[in-house]
Amino acid sequence: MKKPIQDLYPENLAHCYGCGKNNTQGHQLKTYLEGEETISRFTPDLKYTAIPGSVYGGLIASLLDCHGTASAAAFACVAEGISLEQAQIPVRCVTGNLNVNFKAMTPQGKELVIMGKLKHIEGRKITVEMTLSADNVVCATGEILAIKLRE
Ligand SMILES: CCCCCCCCCCCCCCCC(=O)SCCNC(=O)CCNC(=O)[C@H](O)C(C)(C)COP(=O)(O)OP(=O)(O)OC[C@H]1O[C@@H](n2cnc3c(N)ncnc32)[C@H](O)[C@@H]1OP(=O)(O)O
Repeated sequence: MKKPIQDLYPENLAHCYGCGKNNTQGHQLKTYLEGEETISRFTPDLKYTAIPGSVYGGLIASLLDCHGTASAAAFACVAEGISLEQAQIPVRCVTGNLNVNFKAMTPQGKELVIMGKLKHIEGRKITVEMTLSADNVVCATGEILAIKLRE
């Protein structure tokens, strides 16, 4: 079965609160490459409430952040011919810049679907465009500039 990108990170770089598999208290977001796009799914706990019934914006930014860095790692691997069908990838990206547009209230109690598309790669800089939707309604969009860490 296909592994999520985050499960391919080197063990010592897999403690991120949003997506690290080695952080048992974190969100453990999981992102998959599907064709030319990336996808993550996440259902927020009620504690991440903004106005009752809607999801707190900081969590939305966090989900876009971790979806973005994972997408950047996946797109960098594809561009460099590195297989994702292995135990570990030698690529890890961190956030340089993250821009979030909140388009509509994000409802509580729904599975959120986050999608990513590669915009461009320039050296170690990878730009990814993202959407976050609930019930097929786009609630937020984002763009991340992820930087591939030096080996
Ligand atoms: C985190 C530290 C690493 C330690 C190793 C452990 C990693 C453990 C994994 C963590 C996983 C978290 C994943 C979840 C997402 C987050 O939450 S990440 C946390 C938030 N982000 C950060 O803390 C990053 C802080 N920034 C940095 O550490 C350093 O600036 C960076 C991003 C590693 C880049 O430093 P560098 O490797 O020395 O590269 P540098 O030559 O400065 O920049 C490379 C290029 O990127 C551009 N660039 C760099 N930063 C920016 C920026 N902010 N805006 C625009 N352009 C930028 C430069 O202008 C340069 O462009 P070119 O000249 O090539 O055209």
